[in-house]
Amino acid sequence: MSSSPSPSSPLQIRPHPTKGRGLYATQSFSPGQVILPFTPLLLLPTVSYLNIVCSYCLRPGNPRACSRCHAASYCDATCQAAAWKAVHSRECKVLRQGIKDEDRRRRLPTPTRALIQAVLRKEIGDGLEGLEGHVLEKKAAEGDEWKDIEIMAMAACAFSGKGTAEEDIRKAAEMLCKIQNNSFQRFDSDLGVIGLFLEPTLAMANHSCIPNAAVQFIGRNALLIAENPIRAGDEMELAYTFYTDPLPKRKEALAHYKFVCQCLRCRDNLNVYQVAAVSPTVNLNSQSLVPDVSRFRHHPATSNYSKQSMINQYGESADSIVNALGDIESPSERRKLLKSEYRKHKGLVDEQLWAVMPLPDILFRISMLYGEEESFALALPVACLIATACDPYQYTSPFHPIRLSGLFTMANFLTHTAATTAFLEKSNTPVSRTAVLEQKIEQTLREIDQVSLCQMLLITILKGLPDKYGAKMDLAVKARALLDDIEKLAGREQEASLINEWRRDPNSEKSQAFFEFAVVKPVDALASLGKEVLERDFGAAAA
Ligand SMILES: C[S@@+](CC[C@H](N)C(=O)[O-])C[C@H]1O[C@@H](n2cnc3c(N)ncnc32)[C@H](O)[C@@H]1O
Repeated sequence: MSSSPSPSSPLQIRPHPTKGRGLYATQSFSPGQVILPFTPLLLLPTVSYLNIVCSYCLRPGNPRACSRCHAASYCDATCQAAAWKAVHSRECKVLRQGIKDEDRRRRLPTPTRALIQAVLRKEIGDGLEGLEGHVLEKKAAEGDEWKDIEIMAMAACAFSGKGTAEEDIRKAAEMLCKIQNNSFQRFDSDLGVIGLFLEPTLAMANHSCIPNAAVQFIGRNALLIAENPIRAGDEMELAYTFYTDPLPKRKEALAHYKFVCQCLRCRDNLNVYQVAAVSPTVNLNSQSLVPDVSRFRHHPATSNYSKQSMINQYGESADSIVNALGDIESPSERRKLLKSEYRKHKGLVDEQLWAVMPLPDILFRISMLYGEEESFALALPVACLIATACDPYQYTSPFHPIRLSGLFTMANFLTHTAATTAFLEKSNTPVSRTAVLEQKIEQTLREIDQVSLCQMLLITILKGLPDKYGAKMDLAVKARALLDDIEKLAGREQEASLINEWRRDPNSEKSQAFFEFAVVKPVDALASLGKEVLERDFGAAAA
């Protein structure tokens, strides 16, 4: 393969007894450590994000469209020049010649667009050569899979002007199979899946629903990051799909890769609590929002038969609401749908099985909805519930990006609630005019040093991001900006000194007691109010 890792690389490609080839570590890595950065062979935005992200670096913003084809947008002249040199000079020309209507050009499906780039640029075609595409299986499959591939191949051949003979279409169809089988979804923490990323060495990593590594993106590049402790000789396994989804959904998502996953989660249909209980990263939680690691090891759902069958029962019917919600603009319509979904999963709520999908998704959407409606005193308790009862069981490493992003959501809501509580204290507004639950939340918030809590959450995020590359991540930039604002606040000398001591030596007895007092206890109190908020506004009692 053209881009095989060098002999000094921490990675090696070797045959795997049952999965083709695999990617192996040549040295050890601890959770959260960056294994290697990768630059893409192929990177392009998904069609729905063409006007929102830069077509070269994929950073979200206000990119300007290419004045010739209007089917690519760039954040600045540097990105535009780099893209022009890489592929866009040829792509721009063939798109203008092949599709006269600008709007149709912009709506070209992402795989067709990827294929056009692969046909136009020899380096991309060569890089795809050694990859697995399961061409024969796809040809032989029932249904329209192969027909769709051929149609996209024909379109790409026609638009790229490279010939539409049978042989050209066959080659293009093979390339498309390889693109489909080896691409990553380029994920953005705020927007979701914004593009397609392919790199041939990274594409050698096989799948597991209990992965030991994950891919994160910074601009054009991908970082391979250890999720569990990795030893030299271990196979690197990534999750091709959302690994906490129920088994039937995972099977469906993996079907097009033409294999049946045999990981422990799949083989024994383990639930999220059973996987968390045996995770090698559980102990790292001793200094997290959920420091009692025995709660992971002995969660009732690891042994209680009725809880397990309840989880399986929901798993069989679990549909994702995420897609449906994305299309609904009106907050009141979204609230209606969330209420009905929450009630549908009431069995899980009653058994406190908060980490079972799709409950974490529903809770996340609810907290975002409160945030959008500026009901921060309701959004915050729900975010605290997610950070203590959903995320840690789904993602046991405290450095997992979803855990860190959950902490940022809490910190962000705290900046609003802290300002409101300060205003109420100053103006002495009587709390009696608000509803009983709101009063309780206000009371709890007044008892908490919200600014210190926010500051400590932000410090935890920055400490949890990978060394060297972490500072450039969007989350780091956002967390640092908030932290700088807090550190400028006057009159917090005493708090600042305690926080600095905790920052310097988090393991000392004093620091641990301070963390428990300033972070763990208040977040727990808010999380239990989160359950009351949900019950009142979305549960059976809600109108
Ligand atoms: C992105 S490639 C990974 C590299 C691949 N093993 C190769 O040799 O080219 C994806 C393909 O690898 C194989 N694969 C990945 N994970 C697997 C697993 N857990 N069990 C069996 N096959 C797997 C499947 O053939 C799948 O379509």
